[in-house]
Formats: sequence, C-alpha cells, structure tokens
Amino acid sequence: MDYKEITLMINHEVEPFIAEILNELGANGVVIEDSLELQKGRIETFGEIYELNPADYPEQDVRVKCYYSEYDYKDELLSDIEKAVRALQDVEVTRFEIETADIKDEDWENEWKNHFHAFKASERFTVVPSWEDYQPADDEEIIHLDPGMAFGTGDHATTSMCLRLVEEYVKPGMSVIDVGTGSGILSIAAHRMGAAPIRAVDLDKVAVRVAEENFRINHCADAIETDTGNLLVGETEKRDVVIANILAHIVDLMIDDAFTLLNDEGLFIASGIIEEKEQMITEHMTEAGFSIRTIRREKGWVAILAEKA
Ligand SMILES: C[S@@+](CC[C@H](N)C(=O)[O-])C[C@H]1O[C@@H](n2cnc3c(N)ncnc32)[C@H](O)[C@@H]1O
Repeated sequence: MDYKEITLMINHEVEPFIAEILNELGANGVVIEDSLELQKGRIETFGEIYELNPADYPEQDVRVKCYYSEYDYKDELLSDIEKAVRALQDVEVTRFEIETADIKDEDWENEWKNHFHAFKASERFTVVPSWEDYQPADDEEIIHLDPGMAFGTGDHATTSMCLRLVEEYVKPGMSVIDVGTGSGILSIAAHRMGAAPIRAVDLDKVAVRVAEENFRINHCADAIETDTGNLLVGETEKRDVVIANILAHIVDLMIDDAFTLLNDEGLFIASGIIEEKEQMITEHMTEAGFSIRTIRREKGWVAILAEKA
C-alpha cells in the first residue's frame, strides 16, 4: 500500500487546532514541526542533549505533515482541510499553504526514521524508536516504538500528559482499559507501572495491528489484550482505570459509560481535549458523578484525571 503525504505551512495560532482537524478528516501519523522547537532546544535526561536536526524544522511558523493511505486519500481532502482551518473561530489564519507528495510503501519507514528519534516523554519514560540504539540510565524506563500509521509517539502534548498521569497514578495490580490505544504507548506505560490486566482497544484496525507489534517489541504482548472496539461499547468488565486520549467530542460520548465501568475510586484519564472544550468535559464528568482530581494543560491541550469518588 502506498501513501499520500500532505504538507501544510500554518501560523502558530492555528497549531493547537490542526491535529484535531486532520484527525477528524481521517489522517494518520500527524507530524508537527514547529520552528519554536528549534529555538527552544531540548534538554533531556541527565544533562544529555539530543540535537534537533535543523533540516527537520522550518525557519518560521509551523510545518505539519500527515498521511493517508492511497485508499483513504481523495483530492477533495485538500479543500476540506483548508475550509476547516479558515472556519476556526477567533483564530487569525495568516499563513496557509498545502501540498501533497506520493510516498511509496517502502519509503514509509524511512520517512519516520527521519522524523522520529529517542526522546524523554515524561519523568520516567523515554521513547526510543525500535531502530535506534540507546543506553538507558538506571531509573529510566524505555518504551520501544514503531509508530507506523498509528498515532502515539509520545511527543504530542496529549500523549505526554497522559504518560505523566499514568506514571503518577497507575499502581501495581490496577486493571486498565486504554481506549483509542493507537501505537499502544499508554498501555505499555501502564504495564510498566505494574497494572494488570490491561485491555487496549481502537476503532482503527491498523492501529490495533501496530499496537500489537509494539506490545511484542516491548515484551508485554501476553499481558495486554488487544482488540478493535468502539469506545466502551460492549465492555462489561469492571476496571480501576479508563484511559482515553481521543478528542473532546468523542471523549464526551464515553463519560457515562466510563463512570459505570469503573470500580469505586476508579480513575478516568482523559485527554485529546482542546482548552476551549475543557469546561464542557469537566461539567459532563461532574454531572456523571466524577470528581475532578487534576487538570494538566500544555500547548492548548488539556488532560483531565477524574475519580469515581
Ligand atoms: C489521539 S490518538 C491516541 C493514541 C494513543 N493512545 C496516545 O495517547 O498517543 C486517538 C486514537 O483513538 C482512536 N479512536 C478514535 N475514535 C475511536 C473510537 N470511537 N473508539 C476507539 N478508538 C477510537 C484513533 O484511531 C486513534 O488511534
């Protein structure tokens, strides 16, 4: 299968909204290259600095790349993306350029190899692509990942906020369901924290396949049950933790089911929520019976930890 790569150049104000727009229009594997990242540099674990390659970053504004399989791509997508960006409320769009390129299946892996290097995703977890050699420090947990066509390399704010919540709140023996597992990264993190049993579901069959492969690479395929699934529909087994890093309007659909499925004092880690929708989600959670334990915010995104009190 070959892929279509869509490259956008946008101004910084559009960036917090672009992943949601592209995800809603069916994109997989969204890469955001922000010129501010280069200026910031990345000081990583234990004083080590991973040099960012300037060639990977634009000098100004934000470059966004996303990918569609040849079966999903249609020419109208380009105008649909532009329409959705220009329809953003209260956001001034001062730059919008869009172009496409064809990517052969065999070049796909190399594309990711160019973009994706080892990095510290949270206090404890460092994500290392499966093709990179990396010597971890004693208290560093390595997650080996091949993101392929699934979302979840850990460098998106929504994923790294979830990783931090998992490392702070998931304790040995807690049962977990990871809804919208994507690359499987959050299930792997939960497993490393000692959670069991763990079930990982995704609507997208490709994500399920990628997650299974990542569980195998991380030696936890036997510990994580993987399946296609739509939110919590049909889930009956009680859980201590529900994790969902999807999008606000989708998270919204599962709040009541999450409350029902959780054990008393169970935790709901929800992310993929843009700041504008935070209140809608926290209000719905509170109405459902949750108490909000903590809210994390980063780059316009919000992660919420709610407890079935
Ligand atoms: C933003 S990605 C999150 C991936 C990973 N959990 C992470 O945190 O990086 C959202 C994932 O949710 C999946 N998804 C979207 N709608 C879903 C639904 N209704 N039920 C289950 N999964 C869904 C998508 O296929 C995608 O893999």
